[in-house]
Amino acid sequence: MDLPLLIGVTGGIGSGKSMVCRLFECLDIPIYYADSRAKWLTNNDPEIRAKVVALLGQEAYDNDGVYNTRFVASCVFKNEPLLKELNAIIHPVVLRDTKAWVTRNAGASYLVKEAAIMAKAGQANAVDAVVVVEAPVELRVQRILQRDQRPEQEIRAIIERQVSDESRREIADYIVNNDDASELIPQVLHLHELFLKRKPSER
Ligand SMILES: CC(C)(COP(=O)(O)OP(=O)(O)OC[C@H]1O[C@@H](n2cnc3c(N)ncnc32)[C@H](O)[C@@H]1O)[C@@H](O)C(=O)NCCC(=O)NCCS
Ligand SMILES: Nc1ncnc2c1ncn2[C@@H]1O[C@H](COP(=O)(O)OP(=O)(O)OP(=O)(O)O)[C@@H](O)[C@H]1O
Repeated sequence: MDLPLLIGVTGGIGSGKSMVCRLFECLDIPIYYADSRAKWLTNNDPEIRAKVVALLGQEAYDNDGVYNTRFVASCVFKNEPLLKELNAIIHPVVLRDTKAWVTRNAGASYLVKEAAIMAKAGQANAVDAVVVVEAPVELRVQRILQRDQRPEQEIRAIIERQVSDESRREIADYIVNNDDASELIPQVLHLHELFLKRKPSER
């Protein structure tokens, strides 16, 4: 059976990838929000829980057993090797979960996966095409300061640890410009038209 096309949407912190995905959602496209799903899995998958505790200690979960994202963020966003190890625990589970989600949504005209980290289209069981959302760093910092309780220093540390805009552009099949001067909705509508015309996935 042909599976629907799977489009990846990625971008740095505060670039507006969730905003872009909300627009696809308005067009009735199902979205897999990998970062929040990863957190749900980290709370609910016993194998991940055991490995995360082994990597980061008991503090990775609070007294009620809930994933302590504040603590984990403070550990991994200033320590790249540790972030890589955390990713290596969580990613295979997220990939399996994505596949199951794609199968459950096999009737959709196409599907979108939003994730902070993404492989090039066609690689590592990845997506069929990658949309990179871009915005200038200072605008991203201002947007996150308005959205989150996160200290500015931590936002900048996250930006430092994430892949650079240049490397993201290398994996981009499409770029959405989300700076103050560009309109987002026409860009998403244009992509929607293109994706509706593409053939189903050959994964
Ligand atoms: C580190 C954690 C606890 C931080 O949670 P918190 O709620 O404080 O922040 P949030 O999830 O909103 O992330 C903050 C920013 O960092 C980005 N980000 C999240 N995980 C990663 C990562 N592994 N690598 C690079 N950037 C990341 C997010 O997209 C966002 O831009 C959490 O993000 C996590 O568990 N990440 C690892 C899971 C993962 O690999 N997610 C990526 C997609 S599968
Ligand atoms: N074009 C825009 N105009 C005004 N505000 C915007 C625009 N795009 C995004 N924002 C706001 O900026 C903030 C960051 O956007 P969004 O949450 O979509 O980014 P993100 O890339 O998903 O971030 P994260 O990586 O942290 O999940 C949000 O509060 C959002 O409402």
